[in-house]
Amino acid sequence: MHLMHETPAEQGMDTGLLHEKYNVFERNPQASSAPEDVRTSSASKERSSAAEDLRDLRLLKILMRLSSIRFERLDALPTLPATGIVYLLIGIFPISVGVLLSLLVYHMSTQKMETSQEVNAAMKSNYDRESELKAFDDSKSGVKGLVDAGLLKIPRFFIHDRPIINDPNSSSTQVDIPVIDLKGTNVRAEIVENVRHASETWGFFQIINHGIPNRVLDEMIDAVRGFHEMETEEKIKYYSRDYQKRFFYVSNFHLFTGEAASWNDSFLSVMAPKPPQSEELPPICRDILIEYSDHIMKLGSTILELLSEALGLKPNHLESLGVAQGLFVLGHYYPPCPQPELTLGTNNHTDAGFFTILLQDLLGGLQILHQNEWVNVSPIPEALVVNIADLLQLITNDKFKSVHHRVLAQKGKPRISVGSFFRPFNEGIESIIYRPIKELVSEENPCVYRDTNLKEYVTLRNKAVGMNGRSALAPFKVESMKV
Ligand SMILES: O=C(O)CCC(=O)C(=O)O
Ligand SMILES: [Fe+2]
Repeated sequence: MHLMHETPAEQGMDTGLLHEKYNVFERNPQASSAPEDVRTSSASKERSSAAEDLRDLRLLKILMRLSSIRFERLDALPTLPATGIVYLLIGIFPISVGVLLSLLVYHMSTQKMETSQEVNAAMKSNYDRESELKAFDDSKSGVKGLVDAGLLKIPRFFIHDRPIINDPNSSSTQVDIPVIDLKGTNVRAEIVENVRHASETWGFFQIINHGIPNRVLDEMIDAVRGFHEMETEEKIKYYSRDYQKRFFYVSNFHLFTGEAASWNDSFLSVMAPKPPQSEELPPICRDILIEYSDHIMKLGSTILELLSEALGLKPNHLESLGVAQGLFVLGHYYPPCPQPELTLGTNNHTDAGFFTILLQDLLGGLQILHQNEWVNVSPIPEALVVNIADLLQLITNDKFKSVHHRVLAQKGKPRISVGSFFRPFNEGIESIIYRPIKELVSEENPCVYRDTNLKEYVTLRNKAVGMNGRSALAPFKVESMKV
């Protein structure tokens, strides 16, 4: 997603406004927690159910806090007194709370906020966004925690101020991004030509016959699902906003930046240049994460050779610039969303590094902005998606394009994807200077970008915010120095 994401800080997601009607207090029958078979003995069942109660209580408190803020906006409700009574009753008559809240929820759900004008008006109204964000972050349970608690209306900070066409089948164009067969009968020159065309015009392509065994792809997807669906008490140990860590899980790297949040949780694992010790990784995904990353590093080298040749350079040119020395992996989990038309799974962004290899399950939802239209990246079994990221656009002097993309939120099942991002995450980010490759600069193609290093790039990118259609590369343009 985006780290796109400079520091995961980069994953910059956005969000916005709340609706009256999200609520909660009815358990969502589809809500998933850890698989039943994880809990075997009756003792562990009791522990689990006590833990679940605690978790539910914590979530309930958070959700009530979110709701109580909402009550203040409801014209027809006795607002602050209602909230006060609710809190009073929590201490004394939990059952009454349930009844009272049910009545309030029923009343709220009869309130209609149909038009986008009303939605926009609600967005502008005052509400304590900071408190809502903090309550959500403190829960460490992510978006999945909200869904597990049975949330029926999404919190305001997830709501976007622009309408979102959310049906992946309704993308305005039926074109597909290029699919490149890395083996088959294709001669190398043909593959290189396809890579050149895709990188120059689409910034995205899918590859088949890439050599990573299906078993590895399937196990990787399962491990990401396994991590996000493990017992909350286990999972929250990894929740962190300390982006110096080599493995952590978080919801929305840019939660507090002021833009609308996105409907997903992610883990991040730094895999190169220094691979993690096995014990640094959670047992549920450790072995496959290491095996998968080994494959991805090798595939990355193959892709870099093709990209180098597609630029008319020697096959090892890009690799010799250190383009594949850093790798981190994001394991994304997009829980089903009760109001997918109001938010996004991943906000519109470009990726920050050199290039990304993405493994997605078969649910779909990834879209790229091509000639001003959102185009679906339709899942192809066993394929991987490759996209050019910002730094590769910079060093190719705009020959290859880093393209905006997003993921739709969806009802139904959780979506899983695994992004492998080629760029150093923390280590060595000050030492290497990036600038357009001199062989790609000429009188007809003057140098578009000034020199930068990764640290400066990440810092400026964070300020410029390469999301929502804006270019993260603008501050590095030679042009911008003249202004
Ligand atoms: O989940 C996806 O399909 C894409 C995520 C993405 O764009 C990213 O992590 O940068
Ligand atoms: Fe991305």
